[in-house]
Amino acid sequence: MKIRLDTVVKTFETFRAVHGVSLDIESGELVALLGPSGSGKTTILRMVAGLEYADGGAIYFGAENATDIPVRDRGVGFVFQHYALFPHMTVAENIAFGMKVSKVKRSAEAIAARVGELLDLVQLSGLGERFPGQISGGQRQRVALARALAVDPRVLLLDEPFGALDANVRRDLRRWLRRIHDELGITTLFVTHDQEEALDLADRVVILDKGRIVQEGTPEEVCRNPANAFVMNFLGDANRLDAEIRGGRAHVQDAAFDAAGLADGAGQILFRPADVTWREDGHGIAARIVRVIDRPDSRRVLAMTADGQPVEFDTAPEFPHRKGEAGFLDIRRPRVYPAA
Ligand SMILES: Nc1ncnc2c1ncn2[C@@H]1O[C@H](COP(=O)(O)OP(=O)(O)OP(=O)(O)O)[C@@H](O)[C@H]1O
Repeated sequence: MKIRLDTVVKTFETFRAVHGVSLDIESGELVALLGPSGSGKTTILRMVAGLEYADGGAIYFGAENATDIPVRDRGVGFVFQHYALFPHMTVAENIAFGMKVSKVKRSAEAIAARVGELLDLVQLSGLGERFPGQISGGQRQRVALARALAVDPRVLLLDEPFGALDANVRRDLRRWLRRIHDELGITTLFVTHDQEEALDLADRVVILDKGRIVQEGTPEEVCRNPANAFVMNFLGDANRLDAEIRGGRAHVQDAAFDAAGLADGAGQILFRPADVTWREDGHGIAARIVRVIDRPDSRRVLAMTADGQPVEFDTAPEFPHRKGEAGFLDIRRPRVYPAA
């Protein structure tokens, strides 16, 4: 089922949470809505679900305007971070619940068979008779997904489904979710504020800031070509240095970087901590080491440029330089933007 948002607007009293968002989600695609807290992700998801009304624009399910489709007829499955399972029902009963209350009547045998299939799919066979209190948080979210899938949704909406779980469990679950998506091919919209999760899971990432889409693209596109400083910062650790743009070059001290197409004036360069080499031959931006932090597989170096701007970079664990030493920062893959 293809979903299309056409200049969707949502205002809560006087506060505009979503400003004219347009977005196509192709049939079978897994799209992540990624943005900081308050950027409007959940509001967009709730509008797609029909739990919230847009007060401008329209949402289409295929060719049909979804405004006219009541929530229960949208064929939408949800998993929310806090969408708790019914604690007094077993895992199997939780999964069966939607099928029992559905308009589509199924026999008890058909429901039991479907529950068995879903337990297999979410790799929880054998746990059907447990209660939610007797399984782990990660297992509970897998049950929540099985429950959402039980009624054969046309669209799956996931709002930070792994948000409450610890990092290792999250990583396992997102790999697992991606496998399930590849198997079932249900059009899926996934909300997260975790960039790694979005990049790991999604076919396409839609980055939101203050109720607007600031960039959308494949993980490769948004990582390799961030549209602005906000996206560059949001997607990962980034250093930022003031620069002056003159004649298509961005100047920082004696170093200059390509800034083709940008107007002369105040600018900024952003770059990742992995894209810096420490040199002693005068090539790059003059700096001094302030601190060296050891990590299991690398060293993080905190430096200060000669004009007092902080820079952090990553080196091999064997990096021999120490606090107080002077040298030069040789920067690869800098992104140049106009000053904010
Ligand atoms: N029912 C409501 N009434 C008033 N304001 C609301 C309501 N729901 C959301 N908002 C506001 O709309 C903005 C967007 O909220 P939303 O929950 O969509 O953001 P989000 O990106 O999902 O954030 P988070 O990651 O924190 O869940 C926020 O500023 C929020 O305070």
